[in-house]
Amino acid sequence: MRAPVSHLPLVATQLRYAAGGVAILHGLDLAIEAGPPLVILGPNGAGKSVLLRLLHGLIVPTGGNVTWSGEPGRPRGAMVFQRPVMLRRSVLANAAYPLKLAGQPRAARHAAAMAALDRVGLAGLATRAARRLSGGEQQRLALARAEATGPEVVFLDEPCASLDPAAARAVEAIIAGIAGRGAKVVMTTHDLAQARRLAGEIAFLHRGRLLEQAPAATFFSAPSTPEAAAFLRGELLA
Ligand SMILES: Nc1ncnc2c1ncn2[C@@H]1O[C@H](COP(=O)(O)OP(=O)(O)OP(=O)(O)O)[C@@H](O)[C@H]1O
Repeated sequence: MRAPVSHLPLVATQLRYAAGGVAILHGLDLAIEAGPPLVILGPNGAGKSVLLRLLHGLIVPTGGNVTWSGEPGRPRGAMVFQRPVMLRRSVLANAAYPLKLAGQPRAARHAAAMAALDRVGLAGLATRAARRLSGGEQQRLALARAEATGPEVVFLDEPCASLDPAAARAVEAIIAGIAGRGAKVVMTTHDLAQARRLAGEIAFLHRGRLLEQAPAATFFSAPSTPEAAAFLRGELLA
């Protein structure tokens, strides 16, 4: 069997973003390779969500560029937001939606969507209206929907921000499973404990600048900037 074509590395070069006359990212360089999850860490307002959206291609930089495997390109990968947006349809229809957009026949897309629901523990709720699910269930459904097409990169923006600890653990287990199938997870969080549990690599952002990109073990044991050290001590809040 031929290996699937890889679009990694994903490289940001001198990435800038400004909105409403305010500079949010100030010329950021970042390279993302295949491997364990990259967690974009930093205090509130550091620019984590904006960076994630730029990397995915959901928004366009005001300066610099993003390339996939050396090619400037169309948006790639799947994105899961902090508060998932559900179609006013069944759980199954939501999970199958990306496959419908991809033109898969109905029987095949329903089988694939059911398999994706099963992996997140929602197969039993397939006929339920998606908008009636709890917050934790909706986030698991959003992950199943993102996974339905087997994307090479899955972007997650604060995926556990509004969840209780049990729901957050369930979502973390799914994220570990996504990484386990070989997809690249790129996620934002300001939750240090979650970053320790999930990250293979950390990109530390502060006030729109990338201060460190390091293996997680290195970052947590020997941060190389005073800002990261202060953040790890719980002292850097913005
Ligand atoms: N479209 C926009 N217009 C104006 N300002 C914006 C816009 N998008 C983001 N910002 C500002 O840019 C800064 C970075 O926002 P961003 O959401 O990326 O931060 P973050 O690191 O994800 O923070 P948090 O952890 O609080 O979610 C914030 O000060 C935010 O208010």
